[in-house]
Amino acid sequence: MVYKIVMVRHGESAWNKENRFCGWFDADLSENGVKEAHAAGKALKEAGYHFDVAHTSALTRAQITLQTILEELGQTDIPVHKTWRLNERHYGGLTGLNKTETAAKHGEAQVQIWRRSFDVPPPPLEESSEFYKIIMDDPRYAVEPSKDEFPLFESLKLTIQRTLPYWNDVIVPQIKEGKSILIAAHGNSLRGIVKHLDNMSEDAIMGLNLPTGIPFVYELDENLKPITSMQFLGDEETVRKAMEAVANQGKAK
Ligand SMILES: O=C(OP(=O)(O)O)[C@H](O)COP(=O)(O)O
Repeated sequence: MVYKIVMVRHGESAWNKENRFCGWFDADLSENGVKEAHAAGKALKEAGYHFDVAHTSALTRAQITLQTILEELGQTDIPVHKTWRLNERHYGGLTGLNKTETAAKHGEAQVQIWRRSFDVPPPPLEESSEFYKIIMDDPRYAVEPSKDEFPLFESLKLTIQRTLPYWNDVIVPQIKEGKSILIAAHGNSLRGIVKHLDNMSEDAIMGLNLPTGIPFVYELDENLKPITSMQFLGDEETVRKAMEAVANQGKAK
């Protein structure tokens, strides 16, 4: 038995475009991001994909990307599950800051640690931040996460700790039922799932930068070990350049 699962990072957001750390801030898709979402849907349609169920985060940029893809596929009627556990990593006190300006101020090496280290978290989101109330009092989190679980910052390690229970308890049983699944989420929540599936080392995951709006496919064996990993639905050169552009977002100029 070979299982297939498709994942996609949302299309470019307004804050991706402005090169700002976004995390749990609910940025919209940019105009280009909407185009990317349509292109992702078209690519999946051309490749003959049909989905039984979809999962996305609590954040608009991932939800709109998913909706747009499903519209292109003519599949807006499938069940869509939204969960904070697929949210982007919480960027804490870096939320809203421009990455280039932050690199100029703190150095590229520090920004690389904040962006890509496995277990060094960003500084916490302070109560004095203009984003504190916007995020903490957002009605989409009225039921969950609980007060104890609500993060003020997250490393990749902490992100994986709250994403994997959803993968294991909700998504894995659906995969095993033979359901065809699409996940629309975020750069770092998806890096967490990829690290888990490919059993990547902490060093190896540091080098992975996921492009916006390009779906990728995993084929898994009956033990959910990858037979093929991260097959992008896009030509190799385009994907390589898009990944490089994400990596370069942390440069000082
Ligand atoms: O919110 C973010 O990710 P997202 O655009 O995938 O939701 C981050 O700002 C991504 O930044 P990073 O690539 O520096 O980790």
